[in-house]
Amino acid sequence: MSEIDDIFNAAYKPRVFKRREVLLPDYVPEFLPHRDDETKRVALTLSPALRMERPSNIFIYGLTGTGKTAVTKFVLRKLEENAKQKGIKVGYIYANVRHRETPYRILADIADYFNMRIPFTGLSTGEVFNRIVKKLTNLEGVYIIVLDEIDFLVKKYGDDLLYNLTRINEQLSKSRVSIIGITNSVKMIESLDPRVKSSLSEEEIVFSPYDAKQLQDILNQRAEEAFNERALDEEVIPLCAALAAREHGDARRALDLLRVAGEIAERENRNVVTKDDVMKARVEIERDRVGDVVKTLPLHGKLIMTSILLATAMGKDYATTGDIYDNYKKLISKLGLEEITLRRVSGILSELDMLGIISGRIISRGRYGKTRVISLAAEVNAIIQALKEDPMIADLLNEVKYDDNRKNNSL
Ligand SMILES: Nc1ncnc2c1ncn2[C@@H]1O[C@H](COP(=O)(O)OP(=O)(O)OP(=O)(O)O)[C@@H](O)[C@H]1O
Repeated sequence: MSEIDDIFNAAYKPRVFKRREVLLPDYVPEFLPHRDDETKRVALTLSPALRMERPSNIFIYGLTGTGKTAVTKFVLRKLEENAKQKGIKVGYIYANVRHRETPYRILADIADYFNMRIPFTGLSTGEVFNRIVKKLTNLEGVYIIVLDEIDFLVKKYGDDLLYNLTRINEQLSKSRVSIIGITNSVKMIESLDPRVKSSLSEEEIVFSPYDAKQLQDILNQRAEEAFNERALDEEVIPLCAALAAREHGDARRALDLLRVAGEIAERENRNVVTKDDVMKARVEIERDRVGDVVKTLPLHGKLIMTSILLATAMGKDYATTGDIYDNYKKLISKLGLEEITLRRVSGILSELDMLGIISGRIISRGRYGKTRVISLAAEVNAIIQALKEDPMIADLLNEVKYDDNRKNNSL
């Protein structure tokens, strides 16, 4: 039988998985362990909708994988069910701002919910907004708009859309609109216009990270639905939980580790997932994460990443921003390109820092004063592999002798 047939047969009859999809990030379970208080607070805040009153806007923040999206969607589904039973018109629109990218697309999603036809391009954002307002003036009901990962919107486009949405009720008579803003960046909140900040934060809910024990409970509950009986070695769940607890208590990371470990066992035609599979999963996930970030960098981002590799090659712990900029200028002149400003370079460095690929800190150099230094925060080989997919960068990288195993354990 061909290898392809083997793959399809394995997909048809999985060995370890009963329902793999239960481990995917967008699956919302019927019960969310250790999020009782947060679930109740969101439910309580939204409950006036059942009396046709406008619920307070909610601002939810917490680190990644702390259940913000899961809790919000869970409560909204219940709210919608309850409203339906009572014959009250309550609806919600969920937009992941990172995926929808522009204010226009976010508004188009909202318009879509109200069955309005909005062309893919061609109208101004203001025009789409006005059409939504017009539509809503003729409707009854309470509508809750969830804007997830709003930091991506605010960073790129400012807070105009948030401002307009939080003011929308002033133009409506029969319908009411509430906003739920979700973010994992506390820094972003500081950058908001104070008026937007105060209207969004009528209710503020902070989601704290999970500890290893809590992550184990979450994994146990999901594993029961996702895996066949006795498909997991005893140490598998505690290990996934312990690794993810070190990564700021991220349930998404814990579930990813468990799912990828299962996929590795499945690929190797085994009936049991082991601790080794979890360790391999950790390397695979890290490689994918770094790969996704690095491959999508603009050319100058890749050149800066290459400059960092050059500056930290041969086991150096860190490089100064000056060294990095010097290397970058050499690469640019070699390629005959025009350099970007130091300010743009700093911007790219901050972005890479935020994405966890590098880590910057200020050190004191005695009488030379203070300087910003950069070290790698992700696995070197994963970075090199991703960069090499760009032929222009691959040529440059052939000159880097990177001999560093320490970063391979950076998780
Ligand atoms: N208490 C919980 N019980 C069960 N599953 C959970 C719990 N908290 C989070 N999860 C699961 O972990 C994953 C990540 O959760 P979620 O997407 O809600 O995190 P988030 O805080 O919104 O993260 P991000 O800021 O990265 O979007 C999802 O699969 C979710 O179902």
